[in-house]
Amino acid sequence: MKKNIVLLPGDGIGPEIMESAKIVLNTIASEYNHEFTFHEHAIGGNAIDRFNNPLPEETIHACVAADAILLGAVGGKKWDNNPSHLRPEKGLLGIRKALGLFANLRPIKGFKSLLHASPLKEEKISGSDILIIRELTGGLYFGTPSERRENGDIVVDTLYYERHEMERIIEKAFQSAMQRKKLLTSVDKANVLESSRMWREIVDEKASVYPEVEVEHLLVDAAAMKLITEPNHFDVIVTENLFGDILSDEASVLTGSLGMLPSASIRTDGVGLYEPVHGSAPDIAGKGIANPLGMILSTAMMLRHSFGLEQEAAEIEKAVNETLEQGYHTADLQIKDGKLAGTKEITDAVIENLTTKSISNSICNMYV
Ligand SMILES: NC(=O)C1=CN([C@@H]2O[C@H](COP(=O)(O)OP(=O)(O)OC[C@H]3O[C@@H](n4cnc5c(N)ncnc54)[C@H](O)[C@@H]3O)[C@@H](O)[C@H]2O)C=CC1
Ligand SMILES: CC(C)CC(=O)C(=O)O
Ligand SMILES: [Mg+2]
Repeated sequence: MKKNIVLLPGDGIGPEIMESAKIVLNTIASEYNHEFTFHEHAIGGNAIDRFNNPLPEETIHACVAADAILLGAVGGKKWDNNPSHLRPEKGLLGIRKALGLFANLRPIKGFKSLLHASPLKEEKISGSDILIIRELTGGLYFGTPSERRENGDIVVDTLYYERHEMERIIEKAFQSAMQRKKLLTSVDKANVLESSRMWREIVDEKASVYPEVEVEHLLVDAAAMKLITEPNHFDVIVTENLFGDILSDEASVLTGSLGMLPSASIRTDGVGLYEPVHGSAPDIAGKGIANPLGMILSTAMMLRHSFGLEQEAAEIEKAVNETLEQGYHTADLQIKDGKLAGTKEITDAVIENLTTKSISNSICNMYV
């Protein structure tokens, strides 16, 4: 299979973990006889430095023409306080919007060998398997106006949604629930927000179309608590942009580290963008210690969702599982025993497991 993949490494640890993704994909290409061509483009802070634009036209054109896109992460202190049109997030938010990537799928599924890496009790998180579906191109992050007024003493952000934007993400969530355990938790703040009241209405309307799906509504504050106290309760969670952003970072605690989480930013059809859930981690950038597994697992999501390469995706997930079972872990996992590894060492271990075709032939039952 021939595929043109655009790489947007971004800032901070972005380029470090993108290197790991590239090595993994090259290995898959040679093992399975695929031809993956990579084209690297600028986005975020480095794009501001080079082109005075966090999202150059050239990057948008390349993404539109790509078969799939991989993104590392953007941002850092140097750029975070720039005027809003230059903020690197505009680059990331901009590309999501430009490509119409309204659905962000964030699977929260821990590996067995990392159960003890979570600060939560093992018996509580064991077996938890959650798919957070976050609306990605609307809400507070995109609403206008978003500005300071009265000499900077008044601030305005706007939470704006159109019905069709809610309908399409909620529809996607019902479809996902149908393929899973058929429990859909809709998270909102309907006791306060008008937007949440419309959200709830739409969820209830759609529920009649999917009678097999059990639907529950949770207010976001209670949902945040229940994610930690009763993670096994959940199957699919659907929520708007801001809530989904926050809840998914919180849920990463179940897996041992934010560095473990992959995601897919997709639309109903057309190009998808695959990105770890975390940011550019400026505090560890350049040290060679970043956890590349969220990025590597994002490549597996890309192979599965954009190219239909289920077996190749499963091989990557299995190789990650074996690497962890062999005791390799990066510093963020805060594990005392085992083999403390940097980005390169743990990537090498994944590659070794990919190419030796499994020491144990058992299918990774946590991530396949
Ligand atoms: N998708 C993106 O590009 C995102 C970008 N950002 C941007 O990233 C910058 C830093 O934001 P933060 O709030 O610090 O969030 P962050 O997610 O970059 O980091 C939070 C904490 O998690 C750690 N961490 C994150 N990913 C890791 C990995 N792969 N391996 C090991 N440790 C990891 C970091 O070292 C830090 O201690 C900001 O400029 C922010 O705007 C934040 C979130 C998402
Ligand atoms: C610019 C932010 C919305 C990025 C972020 O935190 C995310 O997408 O998870
Ligand atoms: Mg986030």
